Amino acid sequence: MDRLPEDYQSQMKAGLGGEYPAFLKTYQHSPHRGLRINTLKLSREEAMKLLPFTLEPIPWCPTGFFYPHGLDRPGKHVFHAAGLYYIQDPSAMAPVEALDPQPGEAVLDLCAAPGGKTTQIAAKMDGAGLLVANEIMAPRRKVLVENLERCGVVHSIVLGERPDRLAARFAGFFDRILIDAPCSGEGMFRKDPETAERWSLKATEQCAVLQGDILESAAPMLKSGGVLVYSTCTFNPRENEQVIDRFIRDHPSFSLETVPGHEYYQPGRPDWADTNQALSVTSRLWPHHLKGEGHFVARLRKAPGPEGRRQRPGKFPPVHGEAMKQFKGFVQENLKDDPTEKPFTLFGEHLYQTHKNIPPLKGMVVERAGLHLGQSKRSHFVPSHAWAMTLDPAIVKRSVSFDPKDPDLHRYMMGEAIPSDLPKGWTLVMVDRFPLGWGKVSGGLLKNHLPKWLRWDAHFMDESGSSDT
Ligand SMILES: C[S@@+](CC[C@H](N)C(=O)[O-])C[C@H]1O[C@@H](n2cnc3c(N)ncnc32)[C@H](O)[C@@H]1O
Repeated sequence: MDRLPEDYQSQMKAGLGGEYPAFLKTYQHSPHRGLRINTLKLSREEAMKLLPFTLEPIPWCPTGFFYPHGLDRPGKHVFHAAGLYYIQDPSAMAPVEALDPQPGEAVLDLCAAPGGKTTQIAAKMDGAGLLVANEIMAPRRKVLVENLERCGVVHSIVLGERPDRLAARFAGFFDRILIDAPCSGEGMFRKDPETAERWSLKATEQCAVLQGDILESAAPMLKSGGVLVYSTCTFNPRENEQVIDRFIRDHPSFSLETVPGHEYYQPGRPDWADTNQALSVTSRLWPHHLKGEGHFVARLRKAPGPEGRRQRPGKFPPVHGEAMKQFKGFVQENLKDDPTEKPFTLFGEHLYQTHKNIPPLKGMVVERAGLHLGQSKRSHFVPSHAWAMTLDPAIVKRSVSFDPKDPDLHRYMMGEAIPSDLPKGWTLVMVDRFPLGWGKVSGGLLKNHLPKWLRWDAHFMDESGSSDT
């Protein structure tokens, strides 16, 4: 790290006092690297046996592990493409542990891209309930969708809305809400020095206003008795303790609860926000106290009480008979069992398995209405990559599983066709029995149906690359 902004240094020095030298010293070291096992695909124990990396458990996240970046490159391994894990800053694993989402609940991840925390929530929900992932920035939303697909998430919808517009539709709807707020990113300086170049006191002030507005919009979307977690990857009290202090003063129905895992972290600092002692149960993850880049986490509960008026469930566009016929034909020809569940909806040519009891989404930015099953073309159905990534190999009629080191697998990942004597038709391509995508056998070739943007290229294969994805 070449240079830290001077105002930032003065602020940290004043706030941390005697701890400042230890904090400053962390900038001389490289970031700690972590990955989190995707338990939608395999258990922690299975992962520990299978993954060829040196893994050290992360104390505050049961599915999280440190790995040595100098030795291992899990972001470049084919198991990453298979969604067996998500590469994540170890401290960024804390907010979802604090949220503690449960299967069957309705959960909102309000600021979701690129999806580290969304995929962590999805794993904890284990495919049951509804996960609404919202991301306002379109290019970031695409990455969010890719990550949800890679991790085989079935029960989510992806929206791209302003929080206040969501609030108008989802009043009293969610059991849990995560606000991993846009922030000045002081905890990113080591990993991404450009964040330090963009930093200014004015920017932290602007972030604090935006964070207050986002919290304001989230509050009415939470059910009475529900849990809201607010987190940032910045150290600035203006964006952390002071935002929460203001929010709980303005919203007496919300109270702070001790962050689960608090024992691994340092407490929030009441002295940085009008000495409001309630803030001592918030958590700070400091890079000079643990192996992570840094986070702030607050867990709030809305008091039990009468529920306000909720929107009636909306109706999704129906699926016309021809599209349904094509889809059923595909299922019959290629699967031993139909894993899909109603309701379905059709957006243009695209068929989705969606969810019951969702408020009307008309007029909203809907990036994914549920699990994308595929495209209904004029005469046939083309299955989606997203669906392939969720399929149980046992129900697929034709599949091929490669060893991670098989050169043919690498050719598949590069987008090439592979000579094959398999029977003709759609074929699920796998590594070690974990789906990677579709291929289609015809004329002695397994033709490649891996989406173009997921294919490996020479640049990706160059092991001298300095960072994981
Ligand atoms: C800290 S990042 C989220 C990281 C994500 N939770 C994860 O773990 O991968 C904050 C996100 O908030 C989004 N954002 C920016 N402005 C916003 C706004 N006004 N309302 C809601 N989200 C916003 C950003 O685009 C960004 O993706």
